[in-house]
Amino acid sequence: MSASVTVRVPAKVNVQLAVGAARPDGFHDLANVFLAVGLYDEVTVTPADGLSVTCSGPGAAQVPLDVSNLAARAAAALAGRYGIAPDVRIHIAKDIPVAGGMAGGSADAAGALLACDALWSTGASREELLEICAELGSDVPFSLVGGAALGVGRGEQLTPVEVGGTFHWVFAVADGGLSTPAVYREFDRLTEGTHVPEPVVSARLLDALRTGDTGALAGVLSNDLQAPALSLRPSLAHTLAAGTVAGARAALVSGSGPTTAFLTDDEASARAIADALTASGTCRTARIASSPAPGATIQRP
Ligand SMILES: C[C@](O)(CO)[C@H](O)COP(=O)(O)OP(=O)(O)OC[C@H]1O[C@@H](n2ccc(N)nc2=O)[C@H](O)[C@@H]1O
Ligand SMILES: Nc1ncnc2c1ncn2[C@@H]1O[C@H](COP(=O)(O)OP(=O)(O)OP(=O)(O)O)[C@@H](O)[C@H]1O
Repeated sequence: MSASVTVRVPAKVNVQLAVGAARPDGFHDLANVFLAVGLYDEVTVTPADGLSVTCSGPGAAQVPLDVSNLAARAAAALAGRYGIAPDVRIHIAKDIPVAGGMAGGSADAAGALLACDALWSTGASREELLEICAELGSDVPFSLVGGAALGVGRGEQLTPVEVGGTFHWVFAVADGGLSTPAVYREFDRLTEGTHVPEPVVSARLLDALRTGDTGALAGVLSNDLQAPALSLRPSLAHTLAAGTVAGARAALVSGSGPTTAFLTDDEASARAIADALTASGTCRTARIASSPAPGATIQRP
């Protein structure tokens, strides 16, 4: 067996997140337009005695190191399918905000899956890997493929989306996380007794992505989880306002939050808006990143 394999995996922002009514299984049907952004975790797997996880970087203390870690679950799922002993040490070098609505855990799962697949030479097809990803979580298939994609069903059934340019973002990282199930439950509470329409992808949004038009994209960004995230964390309204005052073209909650995302004209304005957000005291830190970014990629030394 060979030495270590390292995989780099991006974070995501949802440029459209249309949420339908709760299904009998508790999940919600979505029209979920994912865009991978250039903030990355790196997952390294090394042959070892038994399965273990270590984590370094910002927020590492919040990441579980037991069998509940999504990267460990990914390794165990692949090993189980191929009758291999999951004897690897998994190290996660974290840079994606933890519990921030940017699919950090999902990224680690996709990274560990691809890394173990290479380490063990399973010969699994892309479809098989995507199937395992979908079993691990709704966001995990997108972390594997990256770029931009429409996710339907619970977000796991992907169709690639064309992107004709580069978009520049600022991400304001909040103190503490928000639980994804709690935000979906709050969506159910806020919409109780109302008609929740079937989620439908926006043709104008797909056009804006295809033409790489920042102004057009700014006008059509939408997130049905923004109201529930704000309901659970009202202070996020101050962060959204601070970024807007600083000149962002658009501001929205990223996925289930509490990270907030700001679309900007170019990298220079992204830097200026990140500085203004940090100085505003309405977030813990602000990061800049551009999109689209590639999906999980094996790093060659
Ligand atoms: C908010 C998003 O990040 C947007 O991309 C995703 O919808 C969440 O994806 P995820 O974190 O991979 O979520 P999963 O691990 O599949 O599910 C966690 C929990 O979120 C809720 N959930 C998730 C996806 C979905 N379509 N409907 C849901 O109601 C369910 O309560 C579920 O038990
Ligand atoms: N490898 C991992 N990295 C981070 N969190 C993990 C990991 N494995 C399990 N978790 C658990 O998952 C929770 C959510 O973490 P994560 O960073 O994936 O949130 P998120 O970005 O809000 O996810 P999403 O956008 O997919 O809803 C954490 O609080 C943690 O307990």
